[in-house]
Amino acid sequence: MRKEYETGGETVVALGGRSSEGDELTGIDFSVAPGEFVAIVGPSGSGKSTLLNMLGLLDEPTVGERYLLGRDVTTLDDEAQTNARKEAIGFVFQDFYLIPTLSATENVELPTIFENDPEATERARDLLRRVGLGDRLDHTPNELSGGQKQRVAIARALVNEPRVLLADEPTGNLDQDTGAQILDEFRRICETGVSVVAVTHDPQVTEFADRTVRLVDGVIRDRDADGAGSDVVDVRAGAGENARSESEADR
Ligand SMILES: Nc1ncnc2c1ncn2[C@@H]1O[C@H](COP(=O)(O)OP(=O)(O)OP(=O)(O)O)[C@@H](O)[C@H]1O
Repeated sequence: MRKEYETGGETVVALGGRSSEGDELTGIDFSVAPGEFVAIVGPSGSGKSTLLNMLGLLDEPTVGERYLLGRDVTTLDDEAQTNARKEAIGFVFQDFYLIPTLSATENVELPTIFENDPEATERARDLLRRVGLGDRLDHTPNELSGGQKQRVAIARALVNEPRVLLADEPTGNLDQDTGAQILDEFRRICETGVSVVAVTHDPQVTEFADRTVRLVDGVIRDRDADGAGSDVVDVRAGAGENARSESEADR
Protein backbone atom coordinates (compact mmCIF):
# COMPACT_ATOMS: atom_id res chain seq x y z
CA MET A 1 0.00 0.00 0.00
CA ARG A 2 1.18 3.47 -0.83
CA LYS A 3 -0.16 6.82 0.39
CA GLU A 4 0.60 10.16 -1.20
CA TYR A 5 -0.85 13.55 -0.34
CA GLU A 6 -1.11 16.40 -2.82
CA THR A 7 -0.54 19.74 -1.14
CA GLY A 8 0.21 23.06 -2.81
CA GLY A 9 1.01 21.35 -6.11
CA GLU A 10 3.52 19.04 -4.44
CA THR A 11 3.28 15.32 -3.79
CA VAL A 12 4.16 14.18 -0.27
CA VAL A 13 4.79 10.45 0.04
CA ALA A 14 3.51 9.57 3.53
CA LEU A 15 3.76 5.78 3.13
CA GLY A 16 5.93 4.02 0.56
CA GLY A 17 9.23 4.78 -1.10
CA ARG A 18 11.38 3.88 -4.08
CA SER A 19 13.25 0.71 -5.01
CA SER A 20 16.98 0.68 -4.28
CA GLU A 21 17.68 1.56 -7.92
CA GLY A 22 15.31 4.49 -7.47
CA ASP A 23 13.35 3.73 -10.60
CA GLU A 24 10.33 2.02 -9.10
CA LEU A 25 7.72 3.25 -6.62
CA THR A 26 7.19 0.89 -3.69
CA GLY A 27 4.59 0.49 -0.96
CA ILE A 28 4.39 -1.24 2.39
CA ASP A 29 2.74 -4.47 3.48
CA PHE A 30 1.39 -4.69 6.99
CA SER A 31 -0.97 -7.09 8.69
CA VAL A 32 -2.00 -8.07 12.19
CA ALA A 33 -3.12 -11.48 13.41
CA PRO A 34 -6.01 -12.20 15.80
CA GLY A 35 -5.01 -11.52 19.40
CA GLU A 36 -1.71 -9.95 18.42
CA PHE A 37 -0.34 -6.73 19.95
CA VAL A 38 1.75 -4.76 17.44
CA ALA A 39 3.62 -1.55 18.28
CA ILE A 40 4.37 0.92 15.49
CA VAL A 41 7.35 3.19 16.14
CA GLY A 42 9.34 5.69 14.12
CA PRO A 43 10.44 9.33 14.04
CA SER A 44 8.05 12.23 13.62
CA GLY A 45 6.67 12.35 10.09
CA SER A 46 7.59 8.73 9.32
CA GLY A 47 3.99 7.78 8.51
CA LYS A 48 2.74 6.16 11.73
CA SER A 49 -0.55 8.08 11.92
CA THR A 50 -1.05 7.62 8.20
CA LEU A 51 -0.70 3.87 8.62
CA LEU A 52 -3.14 3.87 11.53
CA ASN A 53 -5.62 5.84 9.41
CA MET A 54 -5.26 3.30 6.60
CA LEU A 55 -5.81 0.38 9.00
CA GLY A 56 -8.82 2.14 10.51
CA LEU A 57 -10.42 2.79 7.10
CA LEU A 58 -10.30 6.51 7.89
CA ASP A 59 -8.46 7.39 4.71
CA GLU A 60 -7.89 5.82 1.29
CA PRO A 61 -4.55 4.49 0.09
CA THR A 62 -3.32 5.99 -3.18
CA VAL A 63 -2.30 2.52 -4.40
CA GLY A 64 -2.82 -0.91 -2.87
CA GLU A 65 -5.34 -3.18 -1.24
CA ARG A 66 -6.87 -3.55 2.19
CA TYR A 67 -8.46 -6.58 3.81
CA LEU A 68 -10.49 -6.66 6.99
CA LEU A 69 -11.23 -10.10 8.46
CA GLY A 70 -10.25 -11.59 5.12
CA ARG A 71 -12.68 -9.40 3.19
CA ASP A 72 -11.39 -7.03 0.52
CA VAL A 73 -12.48 -3.57 1.67
CA THR A 74 -10.42 -1.67 -0.92
CA THR A 75 -13.27 -0.82 -3.21
CA LEU A 76 -16.13 -0.38 -0.73
CA ASP A 77 -17.96 2.94 -0.97
CA ASP A 78 -17.87 5.38 1.96
CA GLU A 79 -20.99 4.07 3.65
CA ALA A 80 -19.91 0.44 3.43
CA GLN A 81 -16.47 1.39 4.80
CA THR A 82 -18.07 3.25 7.69
CA ASN A 83 -20.18 0.18 8.48
CA ALA A 84 -17.17 -2.12 8.27
CA ARG A 85 -15.27 0.23 10.57
CA LYS A 86 -18.11 0.37 13.12
CA GLU A 87 -18.46 -3.39 13.14
CA ALA A 88 -14.82 -4.35 13.45
CA ILE A 89 -12.60 -1.49 14.64
CA GLY A 90 -12.28 0.45 17.89
CA PHE A 91 -10.11 3.52 18.46
CA VAL A 92 -8.17 4.68 21.53
CA PHE A 93 -6.39 8.05 21.65
CA GLN A 94 -3.72 9.69 23.78
CA ASP A 95 -6.14 12.44 24.88
CA PHE A 96 -9.01 10.04 25.71
CA TYR A 97 -11.63 12.28 24.01
CA LEU A 98 -14.31 11.69 26.63
CA ILE A 99 -17.35 13.97 26.80
CA PRO A 100 -16.91 15.91 30.07
CA THR A 101 -20.63 16.27 30.82
CA LEU A 102 -21.41 12.56 30.46
CA SER A 103 -20.86 9.83 33.04
CA ALA A 104 -18.41 7.00 32.41
CA THR A 105 -21.32 4.72 31.47
CA GLU A 106 -22.79 7.29 29.06
CA ASN A 107 -19.40 7.85 27.45
CA VAL A 108 -19.02 4.12 26.84
CA GLU A 109 -22.56 3.91 25.47
CA LEU A 110 -22.03 6.78 23.07
CA PRO A 111 -20.99 4.78 19.96
CA THR A 112 -24.27 2.83 20.22
CA ILE A 113 -26.46 5.93 20.46
CA PHE A 114 -28.08 5.59 17.04
CA GLU A 115 -28.74 1.89 17.42
CA ASN A 116 -31.44 2.16 20.08
CA ASP A 117 -30.08 -0.95 21.71
CA PRO A 118 -31.93 -1.56 25.01
CA GLU A 119 -28.98 -3.56 26.30
CA ALA A 120 -26.38 -0.89 25.55
CA THR A 121 -26.37 0.57 29.06
CA GLU A 122 -25.85 -2.80 30.68
CA ARG A 123 -23.14 -3.66 28.15
CA ALA A 124 -21.38 -0.38 28.92
CA ARG A 125 -21.55 -1.10 32.63
CA ASP A 126 -20.22 -4.62 32.12
CA LEU A 127 -17.31 -3.30 30.10
CA LEU A 128 -16.49 -0.72 32.75
CA ARG A 129 -16.52 -3.48 35.37
CA ARG A 130 -14.23 -5.52 33.14
CA VAL A 131 -11.66 -2.71 33.05
CA GLY A 132 -11.85 -2.31 36.83
CA LEU A 133 -14.18 0.67 37.02
CA GLY A 134 -17.23 -1.00 38.57
CA ASP A 135 -17.17 1.61 41.33
CA ARG A 136 -16.90 4.58 38.94
CA LEU A 137 -19.86 3.96 36.63
CA ASP A 138 -21.55 7.29 37.28
CA HIS A 139 -18.46 9.46 37.62
CA THR A 140 -17.80 12.14 35.02
CA PRO A 141 -14.33 12.34 33.42
CA ASN A 142 -13.15 15.18 35.68
CA GLU A 143 -13.81 12.90 38.66
CA LEU A 144 -11.46 10.26 37.23
CA SER A 145 -7.66 9.89 37.11
CA GLY A 146 -5.81 9.76 33.77
CA GLY A 147 -5.55 5.98 33.89
CA GLN A 148 -9.24 5.67 34.72
CA LYS A 149 -10.12 7.98 31.82
CA GLN A 150 -8.10 5.78 29.48
CA ARG A 151 -9.94 2.72 30.81
CA VAL A 152 -13.24 4.41 30.05
CA ALA A 153 -11.93 5.18 26.54
CA ILE A 154 -10.90 1.53 26.12
CA ALA A 155 -14.32 0.33 27.30
CA ARG A 156 -15.93 2.74 24.80
CA ALA A 157 -13.72 1.34 22.03
CA LEU A 158 -14.90 -2.17 22.93
CA VAL A 159 -18.63 -1.44 23.10
CA ASN A 160 -19.33 -2.54 19.53
CA GLU A 161 -17.27 -5.72 20.03
CA PRO A 162 -14.51 -4.87 17.55
CA ARG A 163 -11.93 -7.36 16.31
CA VAL A 164 -9.12 -4.82 16.33
CA LEU A 165 -8.25 -1.85 18.52
CA LEU A 166 -6.17 0.93 16.99
CA ALA A 167 -4.43 3.07 19.59
CA ASP A 168 -2.59 6.33 19.04
CA GLU A 169 -0.08 6.88 21.88
CA PRO A 170 -2.38 5.17 24.40
CA THR A 171 0.08 5.68 27.28
CA GLY A 172 1.29 9.11 26.14
CA ASN A 173 -0.52 11.00 28.89
CA LEU A 174 0.04 8.48 31.65
CA ASP A 175 2.80 7.92 34.19
CA GLN A 176 4.81 4.71 33.98
CA ASP A 177 2.80 2.66 36.49
CA THR A 178 -0.54 3.73 35.06
CA GLY A 179 0.76 3.04 31.55
CA ALA A 180 1.73 -0.47 32.69
CA GLN A 181 -1.80 -1.03 34.00
CA ILE A 182 -3.26 0.06 30.68
CA LEU A 183 -0.92 -2.37 28.90
CA ASP A 184 -2.16 -5.16 31.18
CA GLU A 185 -5.65 -4.18 30.09
CA PHE A 186 -4.63 -4.50 26.44
CA ARG A 187 -3.11 -7.90 27.18
CA ARG A 188 -6.39 -9.14 28.63
CA ILE A 189 -8.18 -7.79 25.56
CA CYS A 190 -5.75 -9.59 23.22
CA GLU A 191 -6.41 -12.80 25.14
CA THR A 192 -10.02 -12.57 23.94
CA GLY A 193 -8.76 -12.65 20.33
CA VAL A 194 -8.95 -8.90 19.69
CA SER A 195 -5.86 -7.46 17.97
CA VAL A 196 -4.24 -4.24 19.16
CA VAL A 197 -2.11 -1.95 16.99
CA ALA A 198 -0.54 0.92 18.93
CA VAL A 199 1.47 3.84 17.57
CA THR A 200 3.88 4.74 20.35
CA HIS A 201 7.03 6.49 21.49
CA ASP A 202 6.88 4.66 24.82
CA PRO A 203 9.60 1.97 25.25
CA GLN A 204 7.34 0.27 27.79
CA VAL A 205 4.86 -0.41 25.01
CA THR A 206 7.43 -1.83 22.60
CA GLU A 207 8.83 -4.10 25.33
CA PHE A 208 5.33 -5.34 25.96
CA ALA A 209 4.29 -5.80 22.32
CA ASP A 210 4.32 -9.15 20.51
CA ARG A 211 5.89 -7.37 17.55
CA THR A 212 7.34 -3.95 16.78
CA VAL A 213 7.28 -2.36 13.34
CA ARG A 214 9.61 0.58 12.69
CA LEU A 215 8.74 3.14 10.06
CA VAL A 216 11.35 5.50 8.63
CA ASP A 217 10.40 7.94 5.86
CA GLY A 218 7.24 5.99 5.06
CA VAL A 219 8.98 2.63 4.75
CA ILE A 220 9.16 -0.32 7.17
CA ARG A 221 12.82 -0.48 8.18
CA ASP A 222 12.79 -3.48 10.42
CA ARG A 223 10.32 -5.73 12.09
CA ASP A 224 10.24 -8.70 14.38
CA ALA A 225 8.97 -12.00 13.11
CA ASP A 226 5.86 -11.49 11.05
CA GLY A 227 2.51 -12.45 12.49
CA ALA A 228 1.70 -15.83 11.08
CA GLY A 229 -1.50 -17.13 9.60
CA SER A 230 -4.71 -15.25 9.16
CA ASP A 231 -4.81 -11.53 9.68
CA VAL A 232 -7.42 -9.16 11.00
CA VAL A 233 -6.37 -6.10 9.07
CA ASP A 234 -4.07 -6.39 6.13
CA VAL A 235 -2.83 -3.68 3.77
CA ARG A 236 -0.83 -4.67 0.73
CA ALA A 237 1.35 -2.89 -1.76
CA GLY A 238 0.63 -5.12 -4.72
CA ALA A 239 -2.38 -5.00 -6.98
CA GLY A 240 -4.62 -7.62 -8.49
CA GLU A 241 -4.26 -10.49 -6.04
CA ASN A 242 -7.49 -11.86 -4.69
CA ALA A 243 -8.38 -11.96 -1.02
CA ARG A 244 -6.73 -14.61 1.06
CA SER A 245 -8.63 -17.86 1.14
CA GLU A 246 -9.78 -18.26 4.70
CA SER A 247 -9.26 -16.20 7.78
CA GLU A 248 -9.36 -17.48 11.31
CA ALA A 249 -10.90 -14.14 12.22
CA ASP A 250 -13.88 -14.96 10.01
CA ARG A 251 -14.94 -17.83 12.21
N1 LIG B 1 -3.33 15.48 5.21
C1 LIG B 1 -2.05 15.59 4.86
N2 LIG B 1 -1.69 16.37 3.81
C2 LIG B 1 -0.41 16.46 3.41
N3 LIG B 1 0.61 15.80 4.00
C3 LIG B 1 0.32 15.03 5.04
C4 LIG B 1 -1.01 14.86 5.53
N4 LIG B 1 -0.99 14.02 6.58
C5 LIG B 1 0.31 13.66 6.74
N5 LIG B 1 1.09 14.26 5.83
C6 LIG B 1 2.55 14.10 5.67
O1 LIG B 1 2.81 12.71 5.62
C7 LIG B 1 3.98 12.37 6.36
C8 LIG B 1 3.64 11.34 7.41
O2 LIG B 1 2.81 11.95 8.40
P1 LIG B 1 2.26 11.17 9.67
O3 LIG B 1 1.33 12.09 10.40
O4 LIG B 1 1.72 9.85 9.24
O5 LIG B 1 3.60 10.94 10.50
P2 LIG B 1 3.79 10.40 12.01
O6 LIG B 1 4.86 9.37 11.94
O7 LIG B 1 2.48 9.99 12.58
O8 LIG B 1 4.34 11.69 12.77
P3 LIG B 1 4.22 12.14 14.32
O9 LIG B 1 5.00 11.15 15.14
O10 LIG B 1 4.87 13.49 14.31
O11 LIG B 1 2.75 12.19 14.65
C9 LIG B 1 4.52 13.68 6.90
O12 LIG B 1 5.52 14.14 6.03
C10 LIG B 1 3.32 14.60 6.89
O13 LIG B 1 3.73 15.94 6.72
